[in-house]
Amino acid sequence: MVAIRVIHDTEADRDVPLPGYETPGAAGADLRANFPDRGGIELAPGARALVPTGLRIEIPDGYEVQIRPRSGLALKHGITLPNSPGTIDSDYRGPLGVIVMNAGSEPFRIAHGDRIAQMVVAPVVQARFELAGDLSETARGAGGFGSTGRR
Ligand SMILES: O=c1ccn([C@H]2C[C@H](O)[C@@H](COP(=O)(O)OP(=O)(O)OP(=O)(O)O)O2)c(=O)[nH]1
Repeated sequence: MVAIRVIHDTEADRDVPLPGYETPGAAGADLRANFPDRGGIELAPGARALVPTGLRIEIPDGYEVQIRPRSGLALKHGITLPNSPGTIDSDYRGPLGVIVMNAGSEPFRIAHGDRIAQMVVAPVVQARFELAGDLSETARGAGGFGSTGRR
């Protein structure tokens, strides 16, 4: 368990619950829409929008937050996140937004306070990228992008 410090945006509705886990074993904490005007939006089929959460967070060093779609919204309404998983860097202090897209065939309304996505906290490993003369040989070699299905 890690602690993530959270503050509200100036115009955010503080009555909207903070992200929370719905069950003891949940990996994702549900994130809610928090529109400054307490209204909502209607997302036309194929449209995208940045939905505010009203939150800014401080992720501990060595961790990231991934913003992922909710499967129920995806299955029932085609609501997805085009940048899924959205990456929240540990040094980001700006407003947390969720980029939603309506991949369904009907308009979809997102109301103030709706649970629109989920956030997963994950450890991060940073690499040092070293320019090398060559790479080690393997059985796969350069095969990829479905190469094993063609054998
Ligand atoms: O779904 C998202 C994705 C990103 N962010 C915020 C947090 C993240 O730390 C920052 C930058 O995201 P990312 O690195 O994906 O964006 P970029 O397009 O590479 O922009 P930048 O040049 O600002 O890094 O934007 C969100 O609030 N929601």
